[in-house]
Amino acid sequence: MGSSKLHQNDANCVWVDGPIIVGAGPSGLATSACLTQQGVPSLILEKSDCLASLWQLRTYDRLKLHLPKQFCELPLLGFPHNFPKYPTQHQFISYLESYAGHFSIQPRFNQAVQSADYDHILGFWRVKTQDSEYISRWLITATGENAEPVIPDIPGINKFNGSVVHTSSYKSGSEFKNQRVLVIGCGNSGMEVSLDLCRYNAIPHMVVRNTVHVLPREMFGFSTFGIAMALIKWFPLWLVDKFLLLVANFILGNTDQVGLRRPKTGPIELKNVTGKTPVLDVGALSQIKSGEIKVFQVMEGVKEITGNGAKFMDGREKEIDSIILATGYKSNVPTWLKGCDFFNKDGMPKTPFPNGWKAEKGLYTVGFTRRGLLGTASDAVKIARDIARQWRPNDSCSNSHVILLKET
Ligand SMILES: Cc1cc2nc3c(=O)[nH]c(=O)nc-3n(C[C@H](O)[C@H](O)[C@H](O)COP(=O)(O)OP(=O)(O)OC[C@H]3O[C@@H](n4cnc5c(N)ncnc54)[C@H](O)[C@@H]3O)c2cc1C
Ligand SMILES: NC(=O)C1=CN([C@@H]2O[C@H](COP(=O)(O)OP(=O)(O)OC[C@H]3O[C@@H](n4cnc5c(N)ncnc54)[C@H](OP(=O)(O)O)[C@@H]3O)[C@@H](O)[C@H]2O)C=CC1
Ligand SMILES: O=C(O)C(=O)Cc1c[nH]c2ccccc12
Repeated sequence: MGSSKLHQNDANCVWVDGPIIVGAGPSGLATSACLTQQGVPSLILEKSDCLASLWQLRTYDRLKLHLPKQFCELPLLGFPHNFPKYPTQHQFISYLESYAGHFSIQPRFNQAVQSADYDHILGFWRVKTQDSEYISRWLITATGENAEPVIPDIPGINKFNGSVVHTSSYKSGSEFKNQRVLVIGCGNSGMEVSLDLCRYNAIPHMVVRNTVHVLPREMFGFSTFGIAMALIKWFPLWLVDKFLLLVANFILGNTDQVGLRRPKTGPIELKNVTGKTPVLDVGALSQIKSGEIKVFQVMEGVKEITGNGAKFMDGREKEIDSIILATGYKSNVPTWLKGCDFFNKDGMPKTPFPNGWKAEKGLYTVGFTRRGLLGTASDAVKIARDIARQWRPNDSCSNSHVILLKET
């Protein structure tokens, strides 16, 4: 059974046998499943009313995984064999639903964790949601690197007459037909949304304020990511990056010429060091080359938004109808995890991969490796093994704990 026994002494105070996991995304589900396999129950607290809320509520219709399926599987249960190489978001969600079903994982939905504190006197984590306080020896943060949208404070944006949406609220280009759309940001979201807009006859203008690596999703029929992972086992990172860039330039041409300058650091090294994901191109680049997607390469980006347009840092101006913020995401850990210096101010573990999964006093983190779902799988397995070593079911919960911790 995935679910933990709960001991509720009154409406507000719940003792949890086994760890409390915050977040029912892929990371929370994977960790709960691995714990179950080790015979350890757990409880997932999820703020929304469904699992994998990022995938169910905050992604656009056309989204597919951009890494091949074998790099996106959770531990213990793979994708169904009939899934394509790059599953759609709907297939990924259905996989996650059956994964949760298979391991009998039943998250407590509509439980937004507002604070988690370590009680030094009792040696337990006290986790508060709007309804209850949950108490356990172990706390696992699984709220994700993409918990909240990054909304830049651009002067004048509140006075803009058209619509302004972040990519997390964008579904499709159908609402933007024949509009001039300013897409701010050129990561995977900015590129894919711009491509989607083209398919609905909108006119995307993509703002590029920085350097960016664009790689083809595949090289000679093999996924670029898979090639990189295979080469890394044998060659130094700098050589793998050199190879990827050589082939990328051969396939895509010099992206500098269309306003997409490459960073000095190679794509995989940059991802590992800063977390900045290279764009894995699924067609946007050819739309850029043909002029369907217009690139505004401007150092420091947009200076100001007016009622019907944008002014750029280099003095240029452009009339536009709508704005899409493809400005990325951030962790929300600092807003709820209290009195803990394991995370930096951006809500990422200070200890780098592969050692960032374990903090102290029974605190763990899953899915903060900047290595996508592969990183999630690796963290989940390690956390479950570590907690299983400490788990003694017979003294998991004595009534005295419940009485001791009676809510004030
Ligand atoms: C558009 C997009 C596409 C991606 N595609 C890929 C891909 O192809 N391959 C890949 O490897 N990675 C991909 N990623 C990276 C992505 O982060 C992972 O795929 C995955 O979703 C991470 O899982 P997670 O469980 O760590 O975080 P999330 O999926 O973000 O799940 C976190 C959960 O925690 C909940 N939560 C947050 N705060 C609280 C709180 N205070 N209290 C309670 N619950 C809370 C959220 O509601 C959410 O359900 C993509 C990311 C995005 C944005
Ligand atoms: N198909 C798939 O699987 C997809 C996967 N993803 C994944 O989701 C994650 C998030 O991607 P994404 O949403 O693209 O976010 P990213 O963080 O990757 O990109 C954000 C972009 O916005 C720019 N930006 C941020 N603030 C401003 C500003 N004020 N003015 C101008 N530009 C700004 C950044 O520029 P700068 O570099 O200067 O900071 C960057 O180009 C990534 O891991 C990505 O791989 C996303 C979409 C599809
Ligand atoms: O899709 C993402 O956001 C990921 O983090 C997946 C990922 C992990 N490592 C990478 C290296 C290159 C491109 C994508 C990824």
